[in-house]
Amino acid sequence: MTSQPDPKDNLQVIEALLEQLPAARPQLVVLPEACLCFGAGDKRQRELAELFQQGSMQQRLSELAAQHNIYLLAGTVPIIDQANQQKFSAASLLYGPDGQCLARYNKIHLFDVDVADSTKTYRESSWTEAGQEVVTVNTEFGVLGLAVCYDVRFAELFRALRDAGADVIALPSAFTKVTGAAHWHVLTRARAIEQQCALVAGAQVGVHANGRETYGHAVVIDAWGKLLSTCDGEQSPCLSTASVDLSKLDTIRKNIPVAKHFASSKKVIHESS
Ligand SMILES: O=C(O)CNC(=O)[C@H](CS)NC(=O)CCC(=O)C(=O)O
Repeated sequence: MTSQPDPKDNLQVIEALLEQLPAARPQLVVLPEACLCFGAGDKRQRELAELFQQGSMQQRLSELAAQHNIYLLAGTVPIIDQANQQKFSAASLLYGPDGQCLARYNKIHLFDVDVADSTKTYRESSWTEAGQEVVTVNTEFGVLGLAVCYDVRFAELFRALRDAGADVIALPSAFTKVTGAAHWHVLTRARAIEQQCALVAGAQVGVHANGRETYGHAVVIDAWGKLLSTCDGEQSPCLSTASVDLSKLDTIRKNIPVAKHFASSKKVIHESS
């Protein structure tokens, strides 16, 4: 998606995309990071921010999941907590086929990074409260682990998701065009291979209202690291769909038992003074 500042416009795009879904169920749909509001500045996002389980954006997402009988992962919705009125969480929300909100993950690693693009300095922590909890959730198709965008650079988080039982990882993203071109495909495939989990990433693409440029290339990757489907990074909006055979997980994990080997290995860190 090339999300715009107004949630109404983005919801229209999402509604049209959902009309094109394949028939298979159960089905997981992973929207991009900041799918409902992008490029509007942090003040606008703060205005739009809703209390968890209250508000019209969350209501509409819940209705769409139920209407289409899908698991709908809404990549980061700004969620404000009663106790902290200054900053909002970049919350990934999972709705089940009955419209119930099944999980909330607050983005842990915030993008306080300098990039050689026209935006130059990104300081996500100045408006976002960092999450602290590793979140997994049971679904009909297996255990889903949640991560967001910049989190993909932290292999340790993905190790923790696998330890918590994850079979599939959802990664709503808005990678910059510059860092995406250099790192996106390698990072997403590496995380899937390392943890032997399927990975589904939604992505923002194109030029947004504030001039920011994002990389796109939404991907579906299986637990062997095979790229099953991607958008080409040109077209927007674009649906990248694949059917993932999760019965292969057991064989992959049995044949190359990395999680077991990691747990049983002796690791000593030598410090020389
Ligand atoms: O701010 C918003 O409205 C939505 N959020 C984002 O666009 C976030 C934080 S600025 N972007 C990333 O995490 C890019 C990561 C990235 O590009 C990398 O790791 O290289």
